[in-house]
Amino acid sequence: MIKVAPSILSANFAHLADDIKDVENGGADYIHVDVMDGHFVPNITIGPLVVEAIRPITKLPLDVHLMIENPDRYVTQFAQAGADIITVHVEACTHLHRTIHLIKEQGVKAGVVVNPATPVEWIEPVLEDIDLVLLMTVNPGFGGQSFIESVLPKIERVAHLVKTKGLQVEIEVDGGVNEKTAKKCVEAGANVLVAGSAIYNRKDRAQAIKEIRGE
Ligand SMILES: O=C(CO)[C@H](O)[C@H](O)COP(=O)(O)O
Ligand SMILES: [Co+2]
Repeated sequence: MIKVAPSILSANFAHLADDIKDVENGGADYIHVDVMDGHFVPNITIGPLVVEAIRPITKLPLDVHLMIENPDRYVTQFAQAGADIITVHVEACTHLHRTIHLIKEQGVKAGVVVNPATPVEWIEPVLEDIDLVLLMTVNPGFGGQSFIESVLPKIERVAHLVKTKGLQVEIEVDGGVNEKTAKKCVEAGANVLVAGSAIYNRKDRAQAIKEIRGE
């Protein structure tokens, strides 16, 4: 089953509750929350306060993508704020195994994110420990960028590893996902599609979600 995770980075922050309900009613599976610190990535976005504020307004799992340095410092705060999935960048974690277990100790699903120029071999040693792999298909930091095609073989590689090891690990993609690039990601083995601008820049979000899911 293909899941769609609208990224609220492209929502109207003055009407965030309405924009979240709109995609929930439109068939979204997760709400993707992009947390940026101005250090790991050049942009600054939102923190645990916003996660706490949106928690009661949706039943959907909150998929919190931490684009921050030293994520260990903030994992507990995001979990307590209501995150259901917390993903950390492999490039930001000196002790990745420890960070993953810190997330799981909070009762939250743990995922690891891989930038376009980072080899997927970096996450192979922890594949058995995680619930989700997130492959970036843009360089993180901003919404509305173009899909990087060279990530497709990396999706295939992760899908192959997950299958051969017999794991229940979700494979998520994030960045430049629209109905055309979504199809390529699914063919390569992805099952969770994050999309910000391709959903929120459309009037009919339900239709956008359907098209991305390939329906
Ligand atoms: O993590 C992200 C950027 O770092 C966002 O989730 C992503 O860019 C979504 O936006 P779009 O679908 O418009 O590319
Ligand atoms: Co993201």
